[in-house]
Parts: sequence; structure tokens; C-alpha cells
Amino acid sequence: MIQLYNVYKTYEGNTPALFDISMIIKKGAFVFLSGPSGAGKSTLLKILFRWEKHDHGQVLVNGMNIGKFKESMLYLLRRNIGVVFQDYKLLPGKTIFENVAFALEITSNQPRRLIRSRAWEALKNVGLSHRKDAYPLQLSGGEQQRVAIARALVTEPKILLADEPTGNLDPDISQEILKLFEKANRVGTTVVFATHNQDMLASGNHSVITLNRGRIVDTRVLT
Ligand SMILES: Nc1ncnc2c1ncn2[C@@H]1O[C@H](COP(=O)(O)OP(=O)(O)OP(=O)(O)O)[C@@H](O)[C@H]1O
Repeated sequence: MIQLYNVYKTYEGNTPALFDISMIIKKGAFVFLSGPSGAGKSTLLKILFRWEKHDHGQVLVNGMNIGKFKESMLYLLRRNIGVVFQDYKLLPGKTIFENVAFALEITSNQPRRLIRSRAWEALKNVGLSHRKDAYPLQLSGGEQQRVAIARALVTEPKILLADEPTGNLDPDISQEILKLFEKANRVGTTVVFATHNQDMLASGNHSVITLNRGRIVDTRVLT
């Protein structure tokens, strides 16, 4: 569960990126964050992962008041969250299998054999186990994004945050990527998916929270 109460964020010398934001995202929900460029979508996601700290208000993630977290406690938050970005952020010098396995290596001390089988399973879930020895740049954009999703999901996070994950992809591939997020959501992962792609917003039967200039201007909640 994600709870925000009267959250404000202003970057230095700028107008507010988030202004008096309150929302509750229930466990297991699938929520789109929409709104034009500069609306505050990325800022909201960054606050949920504590890349950015909010100025005022309260942010609770899985019951943890993350505004009060010291750096040394952030792992408690981040081990429950997977993140996917528009530009994939894969490590170019590692194979896609190594990219996915690496996410597990740095967050758990499981035996090597278990890490390898979980990484393989995660790649299989996104339909890419047959390309496991390829390097990221040998794959298409859609394939690279599928690897990024496998990497985000391999740790079995409770929450999956996505920042314009289909921003660089064509419409058909975008729908495939959306389906992977929906698949993760069906097995219980809470998904918060930022996009300003109107086709995507219309295609999914999901809640939509719309931001504009840092404020919530519309909420469509499906139960
Ligand atoms: N690091 C930063 N320093 C200063 N201002 C920032 C920073 N990051 C974002 N902003 C400002 O905060 C506001 C919200 O930006 P944000 O990136 O959250 O919007 P967004 O809805 O994600 O936009 P986009 O769809 O273009 O990614 C904008 O006015 C932006 O210029």
C-alpha cells in the first residue's frame, strides 16, 4: 500500500513539482499516472523510491514512513520495489542474463545456483530466455525493455514503478510491454505506471491519476 498525505516538492529555484498531493494506492492495484510533460509524474515516482525527498507531508510505503528514513535504511524500502525506465538502463558490458542475475546478486545472498535459476525464470517470463547470452545492444528496444522488466521483477518486489517505459517504443510493442506489467499485477504486484500515452491509458482497464503542474487534476479509480 502506498499512501501520500499533503505532499509537496519544489526543486531549487523552480515552481512546485508537486503541490499538496494526497492519494492512496491499494496493495495489488494497477494505477496509471498521467499528465503532460512537467506534470510531476517522475518526481512522484522518485519520491516513492526515495531518490528524491519530499519537502512536506507524509509518504508511507508498505506502512513505512519513508520521509524519515536515513540512507542506511533505504534498503528496507528498495528491496520491495522494482523500477523500469524509458531508457532501459541495462549494463552494456553484461549479457542480458548477467544483467538480470546481477539485480539478485546485489540484493540477496542466495546461492549462485538459485540466482541463476531465478534469473533464467525471469527471462523466460518475458519471452527472452533463448537470447540470454546476447548483450543489450544486440537487442531491439522492445526486447531491451523486456529485459529491464525481468530485472525489475526477478527480486519479486511488492511494488513495480515504471517511468514512461514505452516512451521509446512503437504502439504494438508498447502494448506487449503493457501486458507484461499486467501479468505482474495479476500475481499481486502493485504497479504504478507513468505515461502520457493516450492509447495506453485508454487500452487498460486501470485506475488513472492525472497530474498537471504538480497538482492532481483528475482521478479515475477502478475497484
Ligand atoms: N532535478 C530537477 N531540478 C530542477 N527541477 C526539476 C528537476 N526534476 C524535475 N524538475 C522540474 O519539476 C517539474 C516536474 O518534473 P517531472 O520530471 O516530475 O515531470 P514529468 O511529469 O515526469 O514530465 P515528463 O513527462 O516530461 O517526464 C518540472 O517543472 C521540472 O522542470
